[in-house]
Amino acid sequence: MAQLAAGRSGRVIGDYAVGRQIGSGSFSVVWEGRHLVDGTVVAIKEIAMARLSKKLQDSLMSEIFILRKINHPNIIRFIDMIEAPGKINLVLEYCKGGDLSMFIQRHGKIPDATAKHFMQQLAAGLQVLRDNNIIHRDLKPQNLLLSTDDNDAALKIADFGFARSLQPRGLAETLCGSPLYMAPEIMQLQKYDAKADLWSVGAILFQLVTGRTPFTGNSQVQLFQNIMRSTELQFPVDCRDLTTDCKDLCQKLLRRNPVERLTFEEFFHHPFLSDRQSYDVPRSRSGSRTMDGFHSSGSSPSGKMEEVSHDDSLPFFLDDDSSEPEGSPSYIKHTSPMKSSYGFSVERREAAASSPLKNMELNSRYSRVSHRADTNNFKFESHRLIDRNQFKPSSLPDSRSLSTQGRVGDTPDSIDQDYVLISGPSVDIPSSSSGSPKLFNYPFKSHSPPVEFIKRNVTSSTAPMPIAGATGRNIGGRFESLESPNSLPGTSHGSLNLVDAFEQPSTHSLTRIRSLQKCAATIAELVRERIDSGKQLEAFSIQLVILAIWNQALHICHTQAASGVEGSLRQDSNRVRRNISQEGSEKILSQIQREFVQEVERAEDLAKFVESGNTKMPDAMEIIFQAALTLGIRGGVDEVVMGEAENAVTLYTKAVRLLVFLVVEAQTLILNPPLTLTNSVRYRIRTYIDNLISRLKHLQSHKRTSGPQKP
Ligand SMILES: Nc1ncnc2c1ncn2[C@@H]1O[C@H](COP(=O)(O)OP(=O)(O)OP(=O)(O)O)[C@@H](O)[C@H]1O
Repeated sequence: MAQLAAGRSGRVIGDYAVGRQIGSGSFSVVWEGRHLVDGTVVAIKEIAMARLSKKLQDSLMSEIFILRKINHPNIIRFIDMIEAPGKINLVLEYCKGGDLSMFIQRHGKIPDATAKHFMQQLAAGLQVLRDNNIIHRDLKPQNLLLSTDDNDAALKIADFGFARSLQPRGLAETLCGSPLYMAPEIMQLQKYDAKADLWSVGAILFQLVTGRTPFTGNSQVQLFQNIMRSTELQFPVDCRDLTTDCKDLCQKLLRRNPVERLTFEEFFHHPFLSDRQSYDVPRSRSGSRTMDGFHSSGSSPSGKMEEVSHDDSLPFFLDDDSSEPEGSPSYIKHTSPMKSSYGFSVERREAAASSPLKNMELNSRYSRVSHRADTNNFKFESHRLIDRNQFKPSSLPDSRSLSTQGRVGDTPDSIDQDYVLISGPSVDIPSSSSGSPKLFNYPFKSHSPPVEFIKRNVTSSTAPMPIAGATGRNIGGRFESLESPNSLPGTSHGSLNLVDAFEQPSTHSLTRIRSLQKCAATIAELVRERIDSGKQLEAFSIQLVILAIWNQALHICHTQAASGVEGSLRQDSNRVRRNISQEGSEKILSQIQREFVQEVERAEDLAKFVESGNTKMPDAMEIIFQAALTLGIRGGVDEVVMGEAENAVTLYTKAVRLLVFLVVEAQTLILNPPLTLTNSVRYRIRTYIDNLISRLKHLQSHKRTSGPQKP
């Protein structure tokens, strides 16, 4: 606290001294703050407006609007909004227990009584939302904050970025939310109503008491299929001791058909939430559920509301770019409650990644450029087990054990340290216009500063800085600069504009779809190579990634078609009509559907090579990463040793595309388990990308200067 009083960073926002970073979301960094006069500790959610599209700004305004008008112990309390140039700071009640996903991670599956306690509070919060005609639409453990880290914690619903006001009897029609907690009617792009939130509640309760999400799948399609195919909600065998009421509530909340699902009233009055069942409430807690002055009673949650103002509706329409489906998968955080500022999950098992990638040694023929990549302590999660029984719930304990391997007892401080990624010190990447290539210009030469060095910079940083890459420039910008039509020989290099300035996928649907198509095409080459060399299992594993990519593309198409709002495919088409002639959204959709079906068929062919039972699957992400490194090396050889500039460009380009796929797209795909990258891993990949782009630029400028001069 002493640190906080002084304001660790020395920064002051409004009347608050800014302390340590608590967390971050896709578009925000959350800081601990302390009131300069009365010492009240708060959370300050700092949002850089420049990073928000118009729609996201609207969503933010909706969040502020909703929070402002509600004052309830189970809804995060809004204290103030402080504007600064280019930024908005939301001052919120501080929840020192973190979020519910952290709690689950720390405590594992929790006893019925504790789950009941949380559910009662969730019910109370939902009652308030209901009274205000608000659907949250993104209920998930990460959005449920806790006042303390114990079983008596007060739970507060937070993050109303996706929430929207319901018109009376209105139906929300847009896709949003986190797939693992997403109601099937939303996945199906059907009209949905507030009951969609109740599905999410069911999924959260199920996870609380079993440690697993109720349904899972290797992709969103599979997840959906698993939900649709299941005849009865299966509880894991080790959860036999769950009370009948608890199981009953899960079953009735997780009914596929929203009509059959419990109503809110039935939920609020379900026996599981009733305090009358003293048998499953531990003595120590019974009768002492006063949280912040609020006595939680499940039977009539709304009765405990302190104050709710009754503005009828939002002053604006929320459209749903904020619910960007492409972003949603990255919100899945089996393994970590923490996320980077850029929408990537930060998997806190960096140190556990004890299996370094193989040193990248060129064979003897190319010993001149032999090089060891700076990939120590870096390995994607290896050897995923593919469970052919798609209906089996995902196992949270597995994820937990991974996350605890190397960093048991991460304190908030240590999380903080690894969590922020700032522009590292300038990395010595040769300028593209510098003289002829030298061996030290080799793309995979490591220029990354040690992670420890980055951390030190983080702690001394006065403000979070965007991930701007090792060079302080962004990937997108550099791709853009390579975009000129006659940029590079022998490649479709003009299409390298894969990411936007913040390492997120493009927000333009069509651009995004094109980028996904290119990723799929490049990865498909790897599949073919694997098949040719008899590595069918590897091919199958990679093929599943391709399916996830196409699924994502379909998802974007469907979402855009469903929302029919600003940013639609048509509009995007208009924007890029010069480049993509007359392509209507229907045509794109049917093209993607065709591709998807073809890829499914390929996957089915390859699936024959998977033996029945649990087969140890090669890790597709690792394979892709390794392939990218190899391509980079081969490109280096071609450029430096063989003098084959055009080949080098082709190889570098593919390598870049694969790396960009990993750092930008892969984490947005619905994979099981989802891919998460630590900041340091991302940093390293970005450094590789920087280096490759530097080489590409060099070759580009070299070609321009040496090529035939146009009159
Ligand atoms: N009031 C708060 N008190 C304590 N911790 C908080 C508070 N608000 C947010 N956090 C922490 O910061 C994290 C990021 O919160 P934020 O609302 O910015 O993003 P998010 O909703 O989790 O992410 P996204 O916007 O990408 O869905 C939360 O998961 C939580 O752990």
